[in-house]
Amino acid sequence: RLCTCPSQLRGNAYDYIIVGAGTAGNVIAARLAESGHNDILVLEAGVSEEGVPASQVPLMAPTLTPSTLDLPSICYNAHASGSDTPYDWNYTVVPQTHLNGRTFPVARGRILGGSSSVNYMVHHYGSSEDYDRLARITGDPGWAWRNMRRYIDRHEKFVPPADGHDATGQYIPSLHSTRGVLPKSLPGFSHAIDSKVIATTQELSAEFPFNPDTGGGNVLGLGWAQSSIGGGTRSSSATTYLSSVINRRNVDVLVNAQVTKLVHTGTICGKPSFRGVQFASGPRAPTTNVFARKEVILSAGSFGTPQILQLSGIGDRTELTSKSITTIVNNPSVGKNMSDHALLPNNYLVRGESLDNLLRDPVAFGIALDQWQASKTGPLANGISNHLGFFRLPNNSSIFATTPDPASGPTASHWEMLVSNFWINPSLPRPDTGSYLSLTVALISPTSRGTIKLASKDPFQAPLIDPNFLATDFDRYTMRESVRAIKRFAAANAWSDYIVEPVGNLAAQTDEGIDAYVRSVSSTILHPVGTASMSPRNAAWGVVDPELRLKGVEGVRIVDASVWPFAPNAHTQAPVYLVAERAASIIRGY
Ligand SMILES: Cc1cc2nc3c(=O)[nH]c(=O)nc-3n(C[C@H](O)[C@H](O)[C@H](O)COP(=O)(O)OP(=O)(O)OC[C@H]3O[C@@H](n4cnc5c(N)ncnc54)[C@H](O)[C@@H]3O)c2cc1C
Repeated sequence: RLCTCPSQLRGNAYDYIIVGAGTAGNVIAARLAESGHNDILVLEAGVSEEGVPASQVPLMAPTLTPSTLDLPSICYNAHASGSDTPYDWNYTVVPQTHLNGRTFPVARGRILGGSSSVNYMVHHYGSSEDYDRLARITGDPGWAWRNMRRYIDRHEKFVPPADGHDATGQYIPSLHSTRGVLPKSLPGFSHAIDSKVIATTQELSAEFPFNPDTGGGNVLGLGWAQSSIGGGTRSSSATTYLSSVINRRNVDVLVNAQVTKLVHTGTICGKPSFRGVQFASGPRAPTTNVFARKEVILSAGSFGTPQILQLSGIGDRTELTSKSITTIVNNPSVGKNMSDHALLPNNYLVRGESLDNLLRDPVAFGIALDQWQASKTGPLANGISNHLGFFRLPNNSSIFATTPDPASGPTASHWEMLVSNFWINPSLPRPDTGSYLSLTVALISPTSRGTIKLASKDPFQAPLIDPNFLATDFDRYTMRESVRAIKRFAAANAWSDYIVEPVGNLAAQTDEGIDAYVRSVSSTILHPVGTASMSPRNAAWGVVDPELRLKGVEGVRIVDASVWPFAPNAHTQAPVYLVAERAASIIRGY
């Protein structure tokens, strides 16, 4: 049942309490509920996604979070374009030392489905070597690709693209599943630039080879994007996993319930037990305690999970003491080791038709929205990029003389490029005129590490989020070389009649000029991980063991992006889904 007020709950004790109805939390809820034997409570700080059209219409996604990707005013009702939104936590990063001290929004969904309800729907699993590396790091072969592949079968349901085009050659069906829970598809709207992208992979095949499926474990090269879109509509963990169980009698889902801390319920086998959860609907609202007969599962995401741990007295003693919080478990790893894919937007002025005019013009946008409503087709039924690719620095790059290769393996990547037929630049609003091509870069194997710390002991005060972007020579080098690489891509003959000129300081040529450009426009592609990292059972570092049990504590597991100890070669939702599927299997014992 969907509950909107604590008095609607069936009681104050459940078998499992899941904190956060997000990407991972809803997988756990659905898998634990489907046996029918477990009594489940899901607590979500945000609102229901029902009646939020922008969470369904793929190209309206930017309106759900603070974003400079302005859409016409008809897309906004509850908030103004570019400002805080009711579906987001509206966090900002602390001033970034290596990005000219800039600060910028770092979106996180605050809605049923969590970030899967507000994200841009790219759905790729990463490199097989990410999973093998996870197995090596944790000492648990169960995280290796050969084992994790089976969860793709349970998770995804590959469906035809929204426009029904023949997708032969655009993916490798044998790497995918049509039997899982979450509908996903190839792009459902073709752009005039699609043929130029493919032509570039032929013309510059040594540097930008065509990859027939970057979403099946083998990432290198450029291919067609896969998205969590089915029938032209977003597939979130709420519309798939959660909706399959929300009407069951053994499931309560409470919205507007922000967990303020875990409740220390005693000692079991010499360890502090935290089988209780405290929540409230707001800073001045009364708190309620609920208790788990079996386990509490924290799925509040890479920011929410470490914040809740720290508020509960689980974290770095020195930091907790400075916030007047009594330490119950001293674990300095909580909130550390954060890594994120830095984003570098690169825009070109082009001649010809892009989506920019549609995104500026309320009349044209209204017609597209009518089309989406009538048939779930058209430009709004599609994600932000029809093509993306993952690339390595050359093996003889000078940086490898001083920095060991941080990629997950020799077939994993250092950076990613997304090709979009319109202006994408979180640091600069779209110009009022002109058509644009965006070649957006993401730093895939960063070596910088950041932190999540409490600003105060007030659970309603945002944590201090410091991704510490581009703090290392390797990260700065890779960004610089990615700029040179995308310029080679854009210089292909395939674009000669199309691209007019690079926008702004993308034109820079020297190391110093490119570095200054990178510092001035880079931000985040919103893939933070690692703040409650998985580590071997007896390791002195890390927050959860390979079965995702909170170290030093009884009765709590963590299942969300925070447990990934490093950023995978993917936009992070699909890797989070796979971790959650395996976590559910571990908890259920099969
Ligand atoms: C705007 C945006 C675009 C993105 N684009 C993509 C993309 O295209 N492809 C991709 O793969 N990834 C993308 N990502 C990243 C991806 O969506 C996330 O990595 C992934 O969804 C994280 O899953 P999670 O389960 O860890 O957290 P979430 O899905 O964020 O879930 C956490 C949930 O916990 C709730 N919560 C937090 N704190 C509390 C509390 N104290 N009490 C109760 N509830 C709480 C939150 O409200 C949320 O519902 C994007 C993210 C954003 C924000």
